[in-house]
Amino acid sequence: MLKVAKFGGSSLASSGQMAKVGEIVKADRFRRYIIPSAPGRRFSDDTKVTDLLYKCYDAAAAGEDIDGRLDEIRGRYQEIADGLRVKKVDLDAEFALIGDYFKRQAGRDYAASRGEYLNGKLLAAYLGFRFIDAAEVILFDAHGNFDEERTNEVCRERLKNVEYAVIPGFYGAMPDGSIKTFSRGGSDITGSIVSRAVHANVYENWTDVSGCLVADPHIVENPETIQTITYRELRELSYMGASVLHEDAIFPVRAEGIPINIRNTNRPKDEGTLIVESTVKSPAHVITGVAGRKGFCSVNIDKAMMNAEIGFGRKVLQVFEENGISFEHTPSGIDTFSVIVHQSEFADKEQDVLAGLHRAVNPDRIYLESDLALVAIVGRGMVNSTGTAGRLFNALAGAGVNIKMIDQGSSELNIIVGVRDEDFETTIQAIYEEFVGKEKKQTSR
Ligand SMILES: Nc1ncnc2c1ncn2[C@@H]1O[C@H](COP(=O)(O)OP(=O)(O)O)[C@@H](O)[C@H]1O
Ligand SMILES: N[C@@H](CC(=O)OP(=O)(O)O)C(=O)O
Repeated sequence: MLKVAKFGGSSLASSGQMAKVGEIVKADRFRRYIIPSAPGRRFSDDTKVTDLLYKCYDAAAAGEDIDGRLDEIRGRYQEIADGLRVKKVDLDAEFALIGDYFKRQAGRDYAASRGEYLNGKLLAAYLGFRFIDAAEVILFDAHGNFDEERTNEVCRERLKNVEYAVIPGFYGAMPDGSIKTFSRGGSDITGSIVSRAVHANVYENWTDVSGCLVADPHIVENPETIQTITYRELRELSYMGASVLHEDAIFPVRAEGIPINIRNTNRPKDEGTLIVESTVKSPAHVITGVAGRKGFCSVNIDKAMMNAEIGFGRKVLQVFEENGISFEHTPSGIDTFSVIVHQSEFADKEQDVLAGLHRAVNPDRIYLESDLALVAIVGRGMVNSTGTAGRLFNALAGAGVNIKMIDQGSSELNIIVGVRDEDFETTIQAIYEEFVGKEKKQTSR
């Protein structure tokens, strides 16, 4: 039995939190490879160390004095070292080196990576585990793309004879040795990559909630925990905004069928959520989860008889491609074709796109709708139940929400609705109440 355990920033934000992590790791000798994030928020309006590092680096690049900023960051690590009585890590030397590299403009990725690097050093010293720098075992190619094959080989070989190790999350190295990070929240990806390389039996992902919840706890009060969810369902939810796991963290473990177990560092006895390839366990409700994102807009193109015009869709999408804009959905009718895009990506290029569309397909009319939110209800149970869409529409009508768009995936794993940004929270609450809240009330009667 071999377990890889990733601890998020919330689990490592202070010495008190790190002590809890120590207890969890020591409680199970199979937890052999530990992937830490940088210290996260200790309270709701606190700043993550990763953000402090980015700001510090930007200040250095602007030629400002960074001593005060570096002291603030150092303070976060000093508290952890003092609180845990870790003496083996020379923070003076580490920060002298970091300050020097910042002044020499070693890159924003290098700057951000120091959050995980230093936390990894402290955690390794505290646990008595070997520290292995992620720059040795997580490899990117010369273009900055993750090099899956080499990483697998090198990481497996490096860990072959190391029984217990701490490997910092979030970053790796390019062939010239320069540091490269994944996108934000990317320590989840490191944990998944290491799990695959060492053929772990389970990838534990420890955070500050007791698993993947049916809905975002900032929107729905005390949402139910999902006990078992498939990779595909979770991928849909995390892509649509369920931020508990990075949307790309699924791929490495999925390639080997390794389950992910989301656990709560503050409630280690809770079983959390198990994420698996497939399961015979029926879901607790018709929907497994609901998630969404704001900030989309819709480009609506009207043209009489467009459905008879072969190549219409291709020509429209080519205009978006030529402007470097990716699309999310393309709902269509007989004489209308809409393209849903991220508003932030589209805003700067909107006039170029409109002109391009006129040239490409000569439409009768194009009109834009801004400030849309997309909400996905996801569930493997939907394929076997009738009336799900009807319940969804009734629930939203009852909550006074106007649906601007609907898209059902061909797998029947999800239904996506487009609503106004201002209706986003109400939409999620109404869906939760219809599919989970109401059912819970009925069974508790
Ligand atoms: N559906 C969801 N299930 C669980 N957590 C969610 C969901 N949607 C959003 N979250 C948020 O994700 C947070 C955990 O992710 P993150 O902040 O990245 O943690 P960590 O610091 O452990 O990496 C939770 O505190 C919760 O607020
Ligand atoms: N520290 C990085 C990477 C990460 O994964 O962090 P967390 O586990 O706290 O989401 C970030 O803030 O993006």
